[in-house]
This record gives sequence, structure tokens and C-alpha cells, in this order.
Amino acid sequence: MRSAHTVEQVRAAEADLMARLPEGTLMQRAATGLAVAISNFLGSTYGARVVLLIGSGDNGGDALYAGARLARRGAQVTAILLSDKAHQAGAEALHAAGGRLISPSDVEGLIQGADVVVDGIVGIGGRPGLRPDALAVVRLAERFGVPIVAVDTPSGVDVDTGETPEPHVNAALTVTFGTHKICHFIDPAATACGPVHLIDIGLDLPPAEVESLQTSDIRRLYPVPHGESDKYSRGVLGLMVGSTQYPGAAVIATSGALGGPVGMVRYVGPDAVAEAVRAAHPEIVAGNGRVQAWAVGSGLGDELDIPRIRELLDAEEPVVLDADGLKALDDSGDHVDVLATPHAGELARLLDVDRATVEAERLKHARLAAERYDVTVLLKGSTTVIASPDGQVRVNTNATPWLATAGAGDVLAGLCGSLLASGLTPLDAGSVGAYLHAAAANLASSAGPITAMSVAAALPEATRYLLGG
Ligand SMILES: NC(=O)C1=CN([C@@H]2O[C@H](COP(=O)(O)OP(=O)(O)OC[C@H]3O[C@@H](n4cnc5c(N)ncnc54)[C@H](O)[C@@H]3O)[C@@H](O)[C@H]2O)[C@@H](O)CC1
Ligand SMILES: [K+]
Repeated sequence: MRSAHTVEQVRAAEADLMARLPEGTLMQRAATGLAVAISNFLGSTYGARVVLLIGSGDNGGDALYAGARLARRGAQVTAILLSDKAHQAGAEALHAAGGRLISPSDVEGLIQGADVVVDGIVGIGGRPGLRPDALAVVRLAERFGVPIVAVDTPSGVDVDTGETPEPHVNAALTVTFGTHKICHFIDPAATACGPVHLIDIGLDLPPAEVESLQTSDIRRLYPVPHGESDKYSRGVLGLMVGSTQYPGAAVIATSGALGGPVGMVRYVGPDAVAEAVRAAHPEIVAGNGRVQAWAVGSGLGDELDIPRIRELLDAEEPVVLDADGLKALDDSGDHVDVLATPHAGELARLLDVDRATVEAERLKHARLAAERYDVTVLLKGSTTVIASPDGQVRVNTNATPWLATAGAGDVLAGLCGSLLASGLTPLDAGSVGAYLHAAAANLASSAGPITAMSVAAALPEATRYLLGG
């Protein structure tokens, strides 16, 4: 599991460790890792032209010490001082190593000729936005296509929320220390980070508020059948999806469900749709019967039956509630067994705000809806946020933009239903489902277009690969 801690948690852990170590040890650990990461990014350090953007705090200190290391290995390092004060010992170290320190005037030629710009403007002490001098230099780097390596966080983003209300750095690589910060996982800031490289500086951290699954977590959580398993004990999923208006949703969601761990799928819906589902998937059983979980809502269109869905929500079995089905959600009941899977527009309707607000503040709104409706909310998007009513959050960051295609949500609903039916909690089902869905999309896509059905078809192979088969 990758963890993202809040600034407050990081500061407390740093203070604790610093009290036990000689002064400056942590910054040296950070700067050493940063210098190695920049070297690797550059490929060759000797003769490389490195420009450091230096703010007033320790983030600039990290950049200055890393710059000194690079200068000693033959790089031409220039630090642009963007504040009246800069980390003094760091500035002295850079000077002693042969680096230059300059003011931000007349730097166009310097930036144009740089191989890399290192963003040491602000880190976890930063507020959103960039001051005019910093913004001007960052814009120059963008104009000349010079890659920016961000120290700890891309300056200007909101570190604890992943929001980007003001101008900020867009990094080609972010090198962070001790633990991930929330902005590394949650869009739009996560996109501004580029790939994130974590350097261990020995912090002892409390449990994280925000986590992101890795392959080892999929192996730990996936319900792999064993010798005693039969189709019932593996779980039976009931699907109430699709309509005569949208029969394709039923076929696609069924593909997603059958690509998951469930032992059997029952389809409940109009006869004509059941026929279409059976034609595509002869394995399914049509009609009501005992199930361990439901997936409800995708493509119901005008045939949405709110009282029937509310009956399912009130029953014992856990439910994935998708698309049109979300209209049945009310904020009065106890829905802890429900995994709601809205996109930003649907979540906006649930919270009576506009879609752009949800997209700009994804973590906040996923948490708000989880709390208000007492459900686990899986907010779909480039980074998918899964928030449970008890405050735990998981984020999926491995999706390909090609996954933004019609029917992909139906696959996810079926897959998450399959995971719920085989016994996972809504938080685990949502986070494992989002991970596998993205992994299958990556496999099917190989950087090209995909269809929802090709994503569903790639689920077994992606799962086999992740489980180590
Ligand atoms: N505390 C520690 O032990 C360690 C800290 N490290 C580094 O220290 C950083 C935190 O350092 P600081 O607490 O000094 O804070 P920063 O360097 O992030 O910010 C410095 C100051 O900049 C000002 N500021 C805030 N927003 C701004 C903005 N938008 N534009 C311009 N100036 C702004 C504030 O006065 C703030 O205190 C971390 O991100 C990390 O890079 C690392 O060296 C690892 C160890
Ligand atoms: K930074």
C-alpha cells in the first residue's frame, strides 16, 4: 500500500526524528536522494545545465544542497533566488561547489539553454499559487520546453487536497521525501506531479488518511478460489442493469462481472435484454434467485424503478449503485454496504453543486457524499477516489486516458459487484475493482484506442498477471 500523509502528520514525524538526529541530517538525506534522482533524470550529469528555482524555506534548501552535489559532479548549476532570503547553509554549499546564485532578472537565455529546471520554490510549507517572479520563470521553462523536476511537491498546488485553484508548476518528475503527500495521488494536482519518486528519509509515520493500492495489495485482497470452492461459495452476483432502451449496458456490465471472481451471475431485467445478455454470455442465469450482492443502475434509462432499488438498498446484501440507479439514493438510511460509483456529473447532482466544482475538489466532494449518504463513494475519473463513510480513502492512479470510453463504467460496476459478491468490503471492492479495471485497460490499450468490451475481455489476463500467474 502506498500512503499519503497530511502536512501536519509529516511535520510531526519530522520533528520527532529531527530531535534524535544531528542537525541537518534529514535535509542531507533528502538532498542526496534528490541529486541522484536528477542525475538519473538527466542521464549524464557532467556538463549538464541545471537551473534551480529557490524559495525562502527548506524546500529551497533541499534544492541548493542537491545542486551543490551536482556541481561537484561537473554540472553547471545556477540558482535563481526568488525570495529575499534563501536557506543560508545551502546557498553557501552551492557557492563553494562552484555554482552561481543570481536574481530573477534577465534569465530568459539561461532558462532557454537549461537541460532541467529544479523547482525548490515551496514544498509542504507552500500555499496555492506562485508569486509573479516565480510564475514568470516557470512560464519561461514551459515556453522553451525545459522539463521541471519538482522538489517534494510541484509549487503552487494545494498539498493536502490535490486542488489547483491557482497557477502552479507542472513537473516532469516529482521527488518526494519520507511519504507521499495527498497532492501526489489526487487530481488535478497528481497530473501536475508527473511520475513521483519517493525517497526514504527514515520517518516513523502514523496510519495514513489516503492510500493507494499496489500489486501486492491486489494479491492480498483478491478472492482466489480454493479446493473447497464451488460456484455458490465463490459468490453469486445479481445484475439489475440495462433496459430495452440501453440493452448494451447489460451485456457490458455482465462482461465486467464475469471477468471478476464471482462464481455465478444472475441477470434480472426485461426478457428481450436477458436474451441479448444470454446470447453474449451463455453462462448467465436469467431471473431472480439468491445472490450475495447486487450491481444495479447502469443503463436503466426510463425503466428506472426507484422503489425496487430502494428495497435492494434496504436489504441485507451489499449493492453497487451506478449511473441512473444513483437517483434512488437518499440520505436518510444506513447504507454502509453500498458502493456508489458516480462520475463527477452524477456526484455533483447528489451534492447539488456543479460538475466543475467536483472536478476541482475531488477528495472533498467524495468524502462529503460518503458522509452525507452513508455509502462508500467511488468517484470515477483520471484518478479514481474511493471514500468510505468512516473516513478512509483509497485512490487509483494507474488508469489510462483511453479508458474514457462509452461503457467503461458499466464494466467497472459489474466488476465491483463481482468483488462485493465474493466477500470484499465496499472499500476493498471499489479499490481492487478500480485497479483491475485500469490494469485491464492498460493491457487492452497498449497506448491505443479501446472499447469497453475489450477492457472486460482483458480482465482475466490482467488479473492472472497481477496474481503472479
Ligand atoms: N522539515 C524537515 O525535516 C525536512 C524538510 N524538507 C523540506 O522542507 C520543505 C518544507 O520546508 P519549509 O517548512 O521551510 O517550507 P517551504 O520551503 O515549503 O516554504 C517556505 C515558505 O514559503 C512561504 N510561502 C508559502 N507559500 C508560498 C508561495 N505560494 N509562494 C512563495 N512563498 C510561499 C511561506 O512563508 C513558507 O513558510 C519540505 O517540502 C521538504 O522539501 C526536507 O529537507 C526533508 C526534511
Ligand atoms: K517544490
